[in-house]
Amino acid sequence: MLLGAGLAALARLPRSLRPASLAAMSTGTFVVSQPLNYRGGARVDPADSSGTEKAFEPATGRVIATFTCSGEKEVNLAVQDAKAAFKIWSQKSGMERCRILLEAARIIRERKDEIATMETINNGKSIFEARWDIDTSWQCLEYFAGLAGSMAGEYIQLPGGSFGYTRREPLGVCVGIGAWNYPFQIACWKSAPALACGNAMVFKPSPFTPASVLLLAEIYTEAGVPPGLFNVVQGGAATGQLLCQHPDVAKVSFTGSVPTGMKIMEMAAKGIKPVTLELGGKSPLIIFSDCDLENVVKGAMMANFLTQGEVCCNGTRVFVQREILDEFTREVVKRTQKIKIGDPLLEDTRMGPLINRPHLERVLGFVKLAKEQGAKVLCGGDVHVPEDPKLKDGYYMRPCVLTNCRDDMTCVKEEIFGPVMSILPFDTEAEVLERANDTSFGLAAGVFTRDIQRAHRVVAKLQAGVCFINNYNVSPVELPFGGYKKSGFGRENGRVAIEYYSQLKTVCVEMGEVESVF
Ligand SMILES: NC(=O)c1ccc[n+]([C@@H]2O[C@H](COP(=O)([O-])OP(=O)(O)OC[C@H]3O[C@@H](n4cnc5c(N)ncnc54)[C@H](O)[C@@H]3O)[C@@H](O)[C@H]2O)c1
Ligand SMILES: O=CCc1c[nH]cn1
Repeated sequence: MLLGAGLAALARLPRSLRPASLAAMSTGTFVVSQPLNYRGGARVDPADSSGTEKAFEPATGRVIATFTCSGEKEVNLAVQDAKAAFKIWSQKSGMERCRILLEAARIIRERKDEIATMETINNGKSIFEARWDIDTSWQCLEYFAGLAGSMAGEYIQLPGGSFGYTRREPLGVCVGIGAWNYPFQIACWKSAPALACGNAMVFKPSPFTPASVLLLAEIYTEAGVPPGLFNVVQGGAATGQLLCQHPDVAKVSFTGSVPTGMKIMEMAAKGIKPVTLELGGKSPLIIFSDCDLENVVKGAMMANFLTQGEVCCNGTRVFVQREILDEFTREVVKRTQKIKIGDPLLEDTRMGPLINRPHLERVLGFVKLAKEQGAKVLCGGDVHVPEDPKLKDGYYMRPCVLTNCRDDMTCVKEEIFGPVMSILPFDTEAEVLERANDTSFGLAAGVFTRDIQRAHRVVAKLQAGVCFINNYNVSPVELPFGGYKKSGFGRENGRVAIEYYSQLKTVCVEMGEVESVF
């Protein structure tokens, strides 16, 4: 539900009694008035503080929440509550957990519009896209609910009638630390497999986007998880460190940048804790001249401009075979110039503001440097000021297409995390493969061609955890997601995610006498 100042009391009503106007929030009106920590099945003010943060509405530049970052005492309370809930939850059968997760998925589906609205207000992505995010969120819960009921070990026959079997057991209290680009979805992608396996979770969202995960916490409670099973603490690096270093935390699942990922891994190493690292990327999109041009232009736009380009797996290095370079470039620029930028809550907006002013300036700085290094800006790359006066302090820029790019330019080497596409011509398959793989990242890659043998040959050689053939940036929850190289390790989604939230116990059963050498 949306929790505006005057709406907080209404929001506490049972859903059946809430007026329809609760969901009718508009840009420039929303403020968060309730506590943003969640512990023991309820919103709470943190027990201590490690500073305060402000969260903004990127569309208007307004502050929508000022909140306290959790200190050691609060983190400890959240972990202790999670430990207590773990004792109850881990004893439930897979089918019992399945039913509760399915109920949570149903509530998310039912409240999709209000969750998406909250996401749009705090993140800036268009409402159109936010609804997609919420769809992949409830689908993730449904998927792992299904797996919860079918988790099983193996039976292994041994000599003399003895046997062994394996049990897949939960880890305990897992920590989830999220990035700001998909706040609700990241919380679901982490908590659904964790809870399905019988774990508890303490989740820390990015301080830029603290709000929507509270809705998930409330939904889990409404669906019937034990109080304390899913807790939320707010804060930045200091709070995140307390979580990673906590002796009662069994695992850390992190989504964010490579530098922070390194720190997380260092902290986890000290406690011998497993980590999942979903980190950044600079992914190649390879377009062969035999492609379907209409599809390829749509694919390149999807690979670069969703969520204002703030997507980890974006295919921002667009390698185009020279024969179709001019035609592709002309068409992609034409369509990029038509992207409707503005109030992200309007139904026809396709690009909203970037997350905050420093990030906008950083992205614009990449464009400036690209020009200095010899790239040509074919469109965008500058600030956009919407006509609506209430949006004048928002963080908008026009999506940018760069040409005349070389592999050694900063815009081609570094993750920009904004709406900036770099076009790079190539001639041969061998050449493009070498250039595509010449990066320390390895999150995603794409190839467009009508030649089916070439498509599979090329993806087999791409050093990336997620490869797309003739599409880009589709993320069905049935498919594993995660990176190679510095883009991280571990996988979210797909059946394999279960292995990252559980541990395997081997039980060896002797049916005869003990054979002793003594
Ligand atoms: N691979 C993926 O699935 C995926 C998905 C989304 C975003 N990302 C990546 O995330 C980055 C953008 O997100 P960001 O700017 O929020 O990243 P970030 O690394 O700055 O922050 C991510 C999270 O880590 C926390 N954090 C920061 N320092 C910490 C520390 N020392 N200890 C513990 N926690 C700490 C932050 O508060 C935040 O919650 C990009 O690089 C993007 O590619 C990756
Ligand atoms: O930003 C990268 C892709 C993604 C979406 N949700 C989680 N990861």
